[in-house]
Amino acid sequence: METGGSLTQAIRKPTLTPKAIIHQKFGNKASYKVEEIEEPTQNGCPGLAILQKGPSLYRCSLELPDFSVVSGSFKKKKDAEQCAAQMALEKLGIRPSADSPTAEEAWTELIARVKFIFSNEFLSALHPLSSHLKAALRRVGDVNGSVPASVIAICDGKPNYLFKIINPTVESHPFLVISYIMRAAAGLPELVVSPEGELSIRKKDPYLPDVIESSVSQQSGVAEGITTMAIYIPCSLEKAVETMILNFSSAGYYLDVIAQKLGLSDANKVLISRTIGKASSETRFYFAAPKSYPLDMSSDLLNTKVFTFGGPLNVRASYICGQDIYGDSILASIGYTWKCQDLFHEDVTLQSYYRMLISKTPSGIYKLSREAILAAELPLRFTTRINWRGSFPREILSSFCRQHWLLEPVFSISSFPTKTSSELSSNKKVKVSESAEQETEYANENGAVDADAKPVGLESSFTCEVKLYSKCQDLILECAPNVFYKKQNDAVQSVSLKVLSGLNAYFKDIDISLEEQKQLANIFDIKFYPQNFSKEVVSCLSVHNFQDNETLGGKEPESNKINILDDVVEIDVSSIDIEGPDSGVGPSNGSLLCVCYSVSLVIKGELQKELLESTEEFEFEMGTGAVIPCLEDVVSQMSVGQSACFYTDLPSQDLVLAAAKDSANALAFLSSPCCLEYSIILLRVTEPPEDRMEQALFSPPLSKQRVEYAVQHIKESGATSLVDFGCGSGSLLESLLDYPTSLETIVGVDISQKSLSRAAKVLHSKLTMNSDPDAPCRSIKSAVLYDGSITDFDSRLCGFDLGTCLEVIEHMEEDQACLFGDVVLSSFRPRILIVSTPNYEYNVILQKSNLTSQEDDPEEKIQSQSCKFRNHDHKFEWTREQFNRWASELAVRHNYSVEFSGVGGSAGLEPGFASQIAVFERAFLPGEDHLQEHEDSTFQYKAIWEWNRVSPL
Ligand SMILES: C[S@@+](CC[C@H](N)C(=O)[O-])C[C@H]1O[C@@H](n2cnc3c(N)ncnc32)[C@H](O)[C@@H]1O
Ligand SMILES: [Mg+2]
Repeated sequence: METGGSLTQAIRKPTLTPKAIIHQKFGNKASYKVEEIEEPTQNGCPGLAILQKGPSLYRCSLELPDFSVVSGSFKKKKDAEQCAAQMALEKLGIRPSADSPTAEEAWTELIARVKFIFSNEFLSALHPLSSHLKAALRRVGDVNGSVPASVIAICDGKPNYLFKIINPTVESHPFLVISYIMRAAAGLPELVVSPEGELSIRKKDPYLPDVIESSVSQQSGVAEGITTMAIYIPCSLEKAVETMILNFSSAGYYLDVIAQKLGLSDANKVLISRTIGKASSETRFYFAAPKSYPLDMSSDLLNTKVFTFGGPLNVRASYICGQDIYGDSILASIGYTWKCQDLFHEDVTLQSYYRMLISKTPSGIYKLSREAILAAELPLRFTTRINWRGSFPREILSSFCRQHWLLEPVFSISSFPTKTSSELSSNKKVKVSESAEQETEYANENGAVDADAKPVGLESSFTCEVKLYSKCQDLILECAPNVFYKKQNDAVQSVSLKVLSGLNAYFKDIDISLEEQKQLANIFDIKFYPQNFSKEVVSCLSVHNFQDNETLGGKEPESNKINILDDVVEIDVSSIDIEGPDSGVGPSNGSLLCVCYSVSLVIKGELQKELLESTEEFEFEMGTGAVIPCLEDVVSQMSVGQSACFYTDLPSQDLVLAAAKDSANALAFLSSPCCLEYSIILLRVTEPPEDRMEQALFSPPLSKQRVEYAVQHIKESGATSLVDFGCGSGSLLESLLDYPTSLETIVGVDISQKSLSRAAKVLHSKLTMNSDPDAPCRSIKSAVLYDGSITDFDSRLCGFDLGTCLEVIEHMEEDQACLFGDVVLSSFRPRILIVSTPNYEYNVILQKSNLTSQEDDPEEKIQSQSCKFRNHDHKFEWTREQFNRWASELAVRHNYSVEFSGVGGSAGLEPGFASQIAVFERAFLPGEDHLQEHEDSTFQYKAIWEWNRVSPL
C-alpha cells in the first residue's frame, strides 16, 4: 500500500527525507504542486449503477529546473510530496544515504553555523535566537552579551540534523547538544566560552554600536513588564506541584528571572527542555544545570561520552517531558518566536499541568479530544466513521507516539479479493466484516486467503497491521490482527484502537506479571518487544515508584505510582432517580445519544458544589463504551426528555484537576471527603440507520406494519397465547395491547437484559394504567418476560398458539438461526410461527433513497453506500431464495406448512418485500397436544418480570 510504503521509507532513513534532500539541492527552484483528485469507488451495492465519489486523494507534481515528475495518488498531501521528491531523486540518480554529509562534514558545518550566529548579520535577523542575542545585550555585569548555550540548543533548529549525524545518540540524550555547541564555540577565536560551571558563549569583541543600536531598538522591551503564571514542580515528591507568578521587567533578560526562581545567580546555569505539547508551543521545563556540567571536550568527536547528571531526577517533570529533568523545575510557556521580536508568554495553570499529565495515556488523549474528561472513555470498539465522536483512533495513536517521543506509527494495509456476501453466507470459511463492529476472522491459521475463496472475488477486503518504533528505530510493538474489513479505513482505525486499548490496559497496571502481560498481548493481538517497550514507553512509570503526594484531605494515596489512570467507578443503577415522563423513546445499542450533562464536586453531607465540567450537547454511540460505565448504565434506563442525577466516588485526582477550571477551589473541596455528582438530561436518540430508514421510507413505518401483520394473524387464528422470541424492548408486545384481540397470555424472551428491563417498564405501566374495562388489552390475564436464548429449550413455552420472531434471526450467526428454527418447531411447537427478516435484495432501493435523503452529510453518504447490510449488527441478510430454502426445508423437517409474505413493497414487484415473512403452521398430528402436557419440565430461562391481572372481587 502506498501509505505504508512511504512511511516505511521514512523509517529507513530518518535523517533526511527525500523532500529535505531536494530542498538542499534546489532550494526555491523546486516547486511542488499538489492537486486533489477524485477517484470513482465501487459503491458495493449490487444493481446500483451509480459510481460515487470516494475520499479525497492527492497527487503531487514536482518541477525542477530540468525536469518534472508526478507522484501517484495518496490520502495525504505530504505523502504525495515525499513520493514526488523520491521519484525526482531516483531520476537524478541520487541515493540519499550516499549523499548525506559525513560526521566530519557535519562538524565543520556546525562550527560555521555557530560562527554565523554571532555575526552582525544574524543579530539583525528576525529569528528567535537573535531575539535572545539582543536581549542578552541588556544583561548587566559579567554576563552582558553572553548567551546561554542551552538557548542556542533549543532555538536554532538548523544544526539539529547535524547533531544527529555527528552522534545519533543525541536523540535520546538531548543535552549532549550543549557539549557540541560549547566545543564548536571554543574552537572559534572570535568567541569566548564561559569558565567551567557555566554554559554560555559570547563574542570576544563587542558588536559595533550602530549594529546594536539598530537591532536592539527592534525589540520594544519598553512596555511595563510582563506577568505570567508558571508551575513549580519540586523534585521532592513530598512537596506539592504549585503555581507561581513570574514577573519580568522590561530591562532585564527573562531567563535570568527564571534562574533566580530556581535559586541560581543567572541564566547561564539554566538548562531548558524541548517543548511540550503542540509544535507551536513554547512550553518548556527550566532547571538548574549541575554544578559542574560534564562537558566532554575530548577530541574524539564521534564517541563523545554521555555523562549522567549527578543530581536527583525530577520524576514528575521527566514523565511529562519524556526527557530527563533534574532537581526542582519550572514549567513555563514563554520565549521568543519567529513571529515577533517581543517576548511571547502564556499562563501555564494547574489545569494545563494536569491535562499534560493525562495526555500521556490513550484514554486521556481521547477524553481531551472530547473535552469530556469526567464523562468520556476511550471506546472499546470502532463501529463506523459516522458514529465515532472525538479524535479518530489513528490520530490518537499518532498523538500517543508523539507524547512518548516515538516515530509515527507505520501501517501496512493488505487487500484481498473476496467473495460477495451471498457467497460468503454459504461458505463459513471466509468472512469479512461489513463494518468494524463485526469482526470475523479467517479460519486459515497463517492468515493467507483461503484458496477456494480467492478467485471469485468481485470486491476487496482489507487487513491492516501497525508497528511502533522508537526514535532510534527500535521496534517497540506490533499489532497484526487477522481481521478483514470491507473498508480500508475501518481496518486502519480498528487496528489503531486495538493498540490503544492494549496500551491503556497496560498502563492501568504496569506492574503486571510476565504471564499477565502475555495474556494482555494475546487479547489485543499485540506483540510487545519488552526491552524496547519499557525503555521507551513506561520507563518513568515503572522505574520510578513515587507517590501522588498532592493527595489531600487525609485521603491516603492508593498506590505509590502516578495516578493518571481512570478508576472504574461502579454505582447501583437501580437506585437512580429518573425524573420526567417516559416518552418511550430510549436508547439501544448502536443508537447515537445526545445528552446535556454537568459534573460537580460535592462534599459528602454538604450542599456546596464546585462545577467541574458541563456540556450542552454531548453525543456518543451507545454500547461502545464511549462514556464512563455508570453514565452508560444510567442513560440506558432513560427515555428522551428524562433527567437523572447520580453520584460516584472520585476518580483519580489528576482527572478531577484536569477538568477543574478553578484549581484552587477544587483543591479546597478535595481537602474534605468528596464525591462527584452527575446531572444528565437525555436530549435525543438517533436510531441506528436501519430504524431510521424504516421510519423515513415507509408509511406506516415498517415496524408498525410488522405489528399489524402479526395482529391480523392473531385475530384470524383466535390465538389466546403468544410468545415473542427475541422480543427486544417489547415493541411488539406493547403495540399489541392497543388492539382488541383474543390474547390472554403474552410472553417475551430475549438475551438482552437491558432491553428486557425496558420492556418490563413499558408493559407494566401500560397494563396497570389501563384499568378501563373497555381498554383493548382487557383480555390479557398474564404477561411474563424471560431472560434466555431462544436457541435453548424451556418447557414453559411449549404449545403456545402463536410464536413471533421479528427481525431477530439476522442478529444471530447463521448456524444459530438454523438451530433456533429446529428448536422452535421441534420442541416449542407453536400452532403458528411468524418469522420476519430483511430481504437483502431490497437494500438497493433503501440505499438509493438513502443517497438522496442524506445528501447533506457526505460522510454518511459514503457510509451508506458501502454498508451492504442494513444494520452493522446484522450477521447476515438473506435473499428471497435463501430465506425460502431455509424455511421450506425447516417446515418439511418438522411437519409444518409454510407460506411466504412480507411487509413494505409487494410480492409481485421486484425486488419483493422489504421485510420478508414466513408463516409456519403446524400440521395436525392426532394426540400431539396431549403429548406435550406430559413432557418433563426444563427451565432454562429466568423469569425477570411477571404480571397477573387481579380479578375484580
Ligand atoms: C432487532 S431486535 C428485534 C426486537 C423485536 N423483535 C422487534 O421487532 O422490535 C433483535 C433482538 O434479538 C435479540 N436476540 C439476538 N439473539 C438472541 C438469542 N439467541 N436469544 C434471544 N434473543 C436474541 C436481541 O437481544 C435483540 O433484542
Ligand atoms: Mg435487524
